[in-house]
Amino acid sequence: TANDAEQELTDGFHLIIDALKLNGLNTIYGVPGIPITDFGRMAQAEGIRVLSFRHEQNAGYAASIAGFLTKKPGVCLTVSAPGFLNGLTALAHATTNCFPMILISGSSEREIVDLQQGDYEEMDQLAVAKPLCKAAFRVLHAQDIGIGVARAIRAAVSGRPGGVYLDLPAKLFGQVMNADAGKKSLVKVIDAAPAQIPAPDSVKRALDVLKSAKKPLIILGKGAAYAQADGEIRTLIEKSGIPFLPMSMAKGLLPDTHPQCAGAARSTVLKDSDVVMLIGARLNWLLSHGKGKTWGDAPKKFIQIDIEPKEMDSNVEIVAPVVGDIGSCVSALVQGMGSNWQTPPADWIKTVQTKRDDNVAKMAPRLMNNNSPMDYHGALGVLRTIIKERPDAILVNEGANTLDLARGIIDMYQPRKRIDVGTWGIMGIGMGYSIAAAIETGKPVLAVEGDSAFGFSGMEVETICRYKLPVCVVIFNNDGIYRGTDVNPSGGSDVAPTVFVKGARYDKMMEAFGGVGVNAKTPDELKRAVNAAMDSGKPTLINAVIDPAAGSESGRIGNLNPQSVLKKK
Ligand SMILES: Cc1ncc(Cc2csc(CCOP(=O)(O)OP(=O)(O)O)c2C)c(N)n1
Ligand SMILES: [Mg+2]
Repeated sequence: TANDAEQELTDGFHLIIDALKLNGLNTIYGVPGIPITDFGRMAQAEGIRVLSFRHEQNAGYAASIAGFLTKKPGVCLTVSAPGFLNGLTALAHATTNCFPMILISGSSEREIVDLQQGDYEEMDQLAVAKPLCKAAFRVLHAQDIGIGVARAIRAAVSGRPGGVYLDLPAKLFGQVMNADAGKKSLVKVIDAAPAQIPAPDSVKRALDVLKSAKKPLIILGKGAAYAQADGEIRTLIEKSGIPFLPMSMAKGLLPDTHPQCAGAARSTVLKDSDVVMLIGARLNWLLSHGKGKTWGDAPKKFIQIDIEPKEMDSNVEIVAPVVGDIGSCVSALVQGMGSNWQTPPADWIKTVQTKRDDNVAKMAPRLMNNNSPMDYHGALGVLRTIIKERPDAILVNEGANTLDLARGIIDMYQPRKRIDVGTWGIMGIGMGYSIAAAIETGKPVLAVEGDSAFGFSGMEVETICRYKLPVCVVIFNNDGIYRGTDVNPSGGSDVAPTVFVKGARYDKMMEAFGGVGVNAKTPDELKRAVNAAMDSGKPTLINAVIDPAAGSESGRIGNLNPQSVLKKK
């Protein structure tokens, strides 16, 4: 009866769960503990997938890449203070990479925090989070939960996506209110990431500049991959006939084997192009800030497509800024190109294709190396073939040599299949990304990990086994960071700071939790083990033995290391 409905109650626990479900957020990545353990149990009981990790940082990385892959904010749930701080690295990473993510942390009551009275895991989390994320909100009253969750979702996905912190003090969960009023307080977010249409004259200006080019280049950034405007982007590239250079996580938007792909001719196209159109790519350190020897000394004009107006002129002058969401901008450009677009001069196309084919040919024999212990090229040659045969698989990649060489050697064929260290070049994303990629897409995951990189999140192999995920981890074990051969110059008993236990057997870790462990000493053993893993879908860890002398310091970015000009003592 109406009277019963009047009396029926709901509470904070249920309102948060209802708000998440109402907005299609059905997965939570987290670590249980006071004050959110029961919340996790209740969310699972209500049909939300609640994945428990061994460290909040990995749960946070999982949530961040879930956002990139789905365009819905990934949700990470942690306890107060230390758990929150562990998740905060991932929230800052999401914000830096423009991935939509919400970090939900339990927290202490305001009255205790503000008087600094020493609560259990006390910290002013909202204040700590604010400078490191896109937006941060705290909810004190149950009737505000609907609005709080709605604001967090909209802030995470609208405009330039990013990380949002949602602070939930412990007492909020137990607060009760009338069920009917509670239901009415919930908000289903309408059009959370509205299309942002570019100004027609900005499109015209961009096309005029592009038309004037003799040596145009299009650079696709991970923003272009995130946009899920794959068809429009393919049309723009193929209709324009312009060579394209995909940044790491944009690989596969068009296949790396596409005739217009200039990935293998990167240095030539950056140096010799005269007009560069950036699509969802920022001119940051990954593109040498658009200046210096990488870009040659011929004058260049930059066109930039980005949803963030403040990105323009960040590093060099942008002569044709196009501000809007990438799908809308690319569609407007294609429309504006009309039906008689002039493709670039044949000699430019030929220059790029010749350079590319030469570089691919030069690399080919090294990929056949059958050495044992393996070198990077021999091992990566095997994985290159496997990804070509299994284009559906998602490739997770981190390390230094393991990352830089894999990026250039393993071709990608589909969008959003390569997920890696991103803008910060952060180590530790491996297992969190692998778990989220498997959960969000249901596809098999191949994680290609440096042995150091793996160490940052290695304990999550238990999580992978616990949820029986189709993840095959290949560790390039060269006994250390960059190499395994450094020695302690002092002659002391400590090993050098960059070397690990010689001949470590990481495969035994996976066996410890019921997964499949393989020690692979040759490319052939590696090939058999990876194919078996991809066929079986069983959690597998392959310890690929790599020559400890094979790597170089910091992979391809050794030049960023400060050097001492003083003579070594
Ligand atoms: C959170 C964080 N801490 C440290 C570092 C610095 C670093 C960059 S690359 C790397 C590991 C390289 O060794 P690995 O064995 O993975 O690869 P390989 O070259 O094939 O031997 C470290 C520690 C970064 N980037 N992020
Ligand atoms: Mg290593």
